[in-house]
Amino acid sequence: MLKKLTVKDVDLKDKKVLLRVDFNVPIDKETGEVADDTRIKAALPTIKYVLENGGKAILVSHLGRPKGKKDPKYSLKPVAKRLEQLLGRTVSFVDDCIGEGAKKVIEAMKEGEVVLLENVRFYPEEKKNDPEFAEKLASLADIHVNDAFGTAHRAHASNVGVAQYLTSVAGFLMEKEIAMLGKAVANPEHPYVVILGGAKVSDKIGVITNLLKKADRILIGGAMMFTFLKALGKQVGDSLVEEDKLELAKEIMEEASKRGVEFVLPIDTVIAKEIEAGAESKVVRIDDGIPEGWKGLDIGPETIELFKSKLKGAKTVVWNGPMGVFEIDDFAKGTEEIAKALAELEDATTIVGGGDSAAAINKFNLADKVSHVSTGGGASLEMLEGKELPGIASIADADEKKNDG
Ligand SMILES: Nc1ncnc2c1ncn2[C@@H]1O[C@H](COP(=O)(O)OP(=O)(O)O)[C@@H](O)[C@H]1O
Ligand SMILES: O=C(OP(=O)(O)O)[C@H](O)COP(=O)(O)O
Ligand SMILES: [Mg+2]
Repeated sequence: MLKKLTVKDVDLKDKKVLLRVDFNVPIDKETGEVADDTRIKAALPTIKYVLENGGKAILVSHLGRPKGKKDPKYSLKPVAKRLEQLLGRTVSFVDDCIGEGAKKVIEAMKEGEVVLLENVRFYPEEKKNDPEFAEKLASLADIHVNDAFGTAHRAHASNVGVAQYLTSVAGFLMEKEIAMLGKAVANPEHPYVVILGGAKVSDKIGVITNLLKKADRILIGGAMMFTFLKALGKQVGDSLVEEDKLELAKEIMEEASKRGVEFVLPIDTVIAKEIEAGAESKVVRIDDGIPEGWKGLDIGPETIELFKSKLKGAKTVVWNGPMGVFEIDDFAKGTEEIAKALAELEDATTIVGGGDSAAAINKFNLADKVSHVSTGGGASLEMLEGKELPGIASIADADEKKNDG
C-alpha cells in the first residue's frame, strides 16, 4: 500500500494552504449552475479540516477544457456559489490565479477563510506543467494539499509542478480513493467485467490494452463504441469517431480474441440528428447501419439486454463513461438500465468512476447501491491498469517527513 503524507501530518495553523481540488463538474447549459456537485461534496472533509485547524484555504481547480485562455463558459464562479452553500460560509471568488488580484486577496486572508481561484486552465502553462508558472502558484502558499484525485492522471502545474516548490500532501479524498481502488487493483475477484463508454475516446481507448490482461469481459457503449464499429466496417453515420484510433481499435479486438477476453459491442443504438431533448429519434440495428446525418446517442434495447446478461455472475465490475448522452432523458435509458443492473448484482465489488458517470448514478439515485463511486474516470482507469499516476507520485512519501509545516 502506498504510504503518503496526508493533511493530518502537517501543522496548518495560520498557514496558507494551496488546496488542489477537482471541481471539474457538469454545468447546466441553461441555468449556468452546477448540475452535479459530487466532486464538490467529496472535497468538503479536507476543506473543513484545513479551516478547523487554523489554515487559510486557497482552492485551485480546472473546469472543462478551455484552450489556455479565458472563457466565461468554463468559469468556476458557479462552483464558488455552490461551495458556499455546502460549506455554510463565505467563499471569495478571485478572477485569476497568479495575478495581482489573487495576491491581494490572499494577503488579506485570515485563519479559517476560503478563496476559490478562477479556472487554472485559463493559463496555457497549467497543462504544459510550466515550472515558472508552478513556482508562481506555489509562492501563493506555505503548503500544497492535493485532493484532486480526478486529475491524478495528469501531470499539470497545479497538482504536480508545484510539488517542486512546496511540500505536497494528500487530502482525505485522495487518500480514500487510493485505498478503495488499491484494493480493487490488488486482487480483483473474477469474473471481472469492465464497462467503458463516455466521450473521451482518444484519451481512454488506450487503457483497454492493459485491461485486456486483467479483465474477463469488456463491454463498450457510449461514444466509445463507434470507433470500434467503424473499425469493423460498420456504417456509423455522423456518430463520434476518432479516425486516428481505428487501427488501435482493430488491434485491441485482435488482442482480445487472442487472450480469450470477451469483447462485447452494441448490437443496436438510439439515433437522432441533433443532441437535443425532443429531437426525432429511432432505434437501428448496428448491422443495418446508421444513415448519414444521424448519430448514435445511446445503446439500444437489445444491447441493454445483452449487457445485462454479460453482467450476470460478475464478481468485480468497473464502469467508466455513460452509455449515452444521459443528460438528456431521451438518451438516458441505456445508462440508467446498466446502472440498475450493477445495483442489483449480489456479492460483487462494483466501482463506478468518472465525473459524468458519478453524475449519472446520482441522477438515478443508485449511488448507495454500488461499492464505490470514484470521482475519477480517466484516473481510476489508469490506476486499475496498474500505472503510477503522476498526481499521486508527486505527493510526499510518508518517510520523507517530518517537522515541516
Ligand atoms: N454516443 C454518445 N455521443 C456523444 N456523447 C456521448 C455519447 N455517449 C456518452 N456521451 C457523453 O460522454 C460524456 C461523459 O464522458 P467522459 O467524460 O468520458 O465520462 P466520465 O466523466 O464518466 O469519465 C457525457 O457528457 C455524455 O453525454
Ligand atoms: O473530469 C475528469 O475526468 P473524467 O471525465 O475521466 O472523469 C478530470 O477532471 C480530468 O479532466 P481532463 O480529462 O480534461 O484532464
Ligand atoms: Mg467526464
